[in-house]
Amino acid sequence: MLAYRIGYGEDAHRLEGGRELWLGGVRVPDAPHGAVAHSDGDAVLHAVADALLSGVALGDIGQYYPDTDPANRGLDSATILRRCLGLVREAGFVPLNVALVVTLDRPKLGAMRAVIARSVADLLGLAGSEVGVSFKTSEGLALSHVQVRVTVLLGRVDAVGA
Ligand SMILES: Nc1ccn([C@@H]2O[C@H](COP(=O)(O)O)[C@@H](O)[C@H]2O)c(=O)n1
Ligand SMILES: C[C@@]1(CO)OP(=O)(O)OP(=O)(O)OC[C@H]1O
Repeated sequence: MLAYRIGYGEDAHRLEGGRELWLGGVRVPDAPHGAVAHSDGDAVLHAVADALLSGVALGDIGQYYPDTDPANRGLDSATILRRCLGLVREAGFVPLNVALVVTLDRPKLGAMRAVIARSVADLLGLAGSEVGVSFKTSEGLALSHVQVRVTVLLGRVDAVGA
């Protein structure tokens, strides 16, 4: 059986004024808009959770948290991520490092890179240096839109000794 797996996840949300913007478990202060979503709309945590699930071929978060279920309204996305991490561990794997890219035109997020990396790392039991965070604009092509893409490397527990 392979000792390593790669997982990949994506998420996108429309942005609207008067809403909070959450990315990686961190609220972005003074954001001009936030995600329209059933949950808290944290596109980073959704994409990380989907990346974890994909690495062990366990589907996607919509299967575990359908957006048609009123019980999931306003859901804290950290809850979603913790459950997905548990499923990955039950499958015998742990995350080793994460690379994520947030595409968002505004606000600028460079000053938040370390705090977002730390927050995601804490949720996954990783060091901050094991979570790479990149920011891109859409060059004005998608002003009211946030997009996140994530890759994760998973290691089999009995092979990596985690
Ligand atoms: N919300 C964002 C988007 C981008 N950045 C930083 O801006 C630089 C240029 O981005 P391009 O998409 O024009 O290549 C880059 O260094 C990003 O880190 C940002 O801070 N916040
Ligand atoms: C998280 C869930 C469920 O609350 O809803 P949203 O917050 O709308 O997020 P999305 O990434 O579109 O899909 C997953 C959903 O099942």
